[in-house]
Amino acid sequence: MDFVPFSKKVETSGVPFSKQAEARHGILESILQDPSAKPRSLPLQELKEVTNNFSEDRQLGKGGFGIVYKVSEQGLLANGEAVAVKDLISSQFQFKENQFKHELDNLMKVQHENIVRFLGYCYESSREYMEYEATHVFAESSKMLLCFEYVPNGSLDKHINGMSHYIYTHHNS
Ligand SMILES: Nc1ncnc2c1ncn2[C@@H]1O[C@H](COP(=O)(O)OP(=O)(O)OP(=O)(O)O)[C@@H](O)[C@H]1O
Repeated sequence: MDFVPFSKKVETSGVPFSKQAEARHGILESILQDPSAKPRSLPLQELKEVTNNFSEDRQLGKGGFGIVYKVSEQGLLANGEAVAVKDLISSQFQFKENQFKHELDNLMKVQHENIVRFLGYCYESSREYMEYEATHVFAESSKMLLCFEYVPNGSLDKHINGMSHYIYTHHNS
């Protein structure tokens, strides 16, 4: 029997294995599986799916700048790793594009084993044709989301005097 070498398998399908894993499990899971993966843009559709369309029963908590959701009760990965998705727009404080950019610049700079891993972001806009003052207009709405590894047992406040080695990242730094 002829064995196809690993590299040939990649070539024959034409799609690298990392991309195949992405197609099967989503980009978020492929980032989690690779500790050296850089934070990247995530499709809104994927984040909607994994948060059950940002449903209330997935909410972990609310901060001054948005609502945080937990991805999948079972954990996104088979080993139980999970993700926290922070929805910046849903808060009373409306993030502007340059504030989001500033936030991303900071998060991408700070990568350390003792800091909660920043996995990626989503910034998508859509337009809806709707009635406004006796006419119709295109109303634009944007979603700005940040994804972090999930930290069990709550936030830094609970750990500050404890033994946890996690440091909680704050987006308003
Ligand atoms: N990565 C995470 N893993 C687990 N839970 C999280 C994570 N990020 C946030 N949370 C939960 O969501 C809550 C809200 O978090 P968020 O960062 O929005 O606000 P905060 O910690 O109160 O501070 P601030 O509003 O000043 O940023 C936290 O109290 C925590 O319970």
